[in-house]
Amino acid sequence: MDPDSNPKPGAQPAATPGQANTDGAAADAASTCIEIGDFNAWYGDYQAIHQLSLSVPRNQVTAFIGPSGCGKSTLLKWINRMNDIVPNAHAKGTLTLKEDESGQEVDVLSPSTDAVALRRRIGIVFQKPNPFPKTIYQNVAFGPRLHLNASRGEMDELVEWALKKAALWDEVKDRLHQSALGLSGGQQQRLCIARAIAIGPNILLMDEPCSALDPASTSRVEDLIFELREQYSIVIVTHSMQQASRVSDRTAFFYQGRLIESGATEQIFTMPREQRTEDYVSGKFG
Ligand SMILES: Nc1ncnc2c1ncn2[C@@H]1O[C@H](COP(=O)(O)OP(=O)(O)OP(=O)(O)O)[C@@H](O)[C@H]1O
Repeated sequence: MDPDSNPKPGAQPAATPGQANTDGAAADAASTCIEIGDFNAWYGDYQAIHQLSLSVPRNQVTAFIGPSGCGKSTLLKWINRMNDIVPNAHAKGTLTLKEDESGQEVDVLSPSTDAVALRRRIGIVFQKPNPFPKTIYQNVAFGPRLHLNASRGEMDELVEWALKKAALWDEVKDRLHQSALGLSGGQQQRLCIARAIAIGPNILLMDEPCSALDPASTSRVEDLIFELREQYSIVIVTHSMQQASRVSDRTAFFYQGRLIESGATEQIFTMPREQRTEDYVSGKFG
């Protein structure tokens, strides 16, 4: 299967790499993939996120930046309802998945929303590569086997497609049935990306995906993120200002559970509106 083809239903037209949105305007409704409004989140009595509103644009990379403990991962986890399994975690406000241009919306926080179905649309990649202790092939085929009734040949094609998409195929095509744990850290992280995209999400959430990787592997994953945004809307949490400026189109700066400002990445890094943003991106605190 051609790695540039997209087997997902509701695929979006490709954005041209390099055409970052630098106009500083908020994403308009048609190009928004997730709309967050007056969002508040708690762990027990502790409020981790306060009154946060943000439009996450479609087919772009949005970076969440801010000092440790400011709520970046909490928001990411609410976007695909991972906090469902955290005792005492609760949230209020609106979190709407815009789904596709046909306008079908999903109320992420609604108890009637099926979290498993939601996670098919919103993949997540974590800080530490976490392949299953299975073969490379089985890692990628795991999700599709649960959700799709694919023949052996179709599954082979899907596994090849996802590994090509994650820029890993050439390195693993001769060892597909060997353990994924034998891969390097950078290869394991690309395998986790292949595993996430194999179930056909529209959105990819990445929580510090390069923090456990060496510079060469980081560079490969960053290149991959840049390419993947042609077909996916990507949110990346990162502590690296350089990484945010290299890979993202838009940046949102969080501080003490609040969104301080968001905008085109170039604007946030060169002409932030808020003093706290300027202090953070220039390294005065963090
Ligand atoms: N499971 C949990 N139970 C209780 N408090 C939590 C839990 N997870 C996070 N918190 C608290 O919520 C706040 C926000 O945490 P969160 O992990 O979202 O921050 P972050 O910005 O992602 O931090 P980092 O950059 O260090 O990963 C922190 O004060 C944290 O201690």
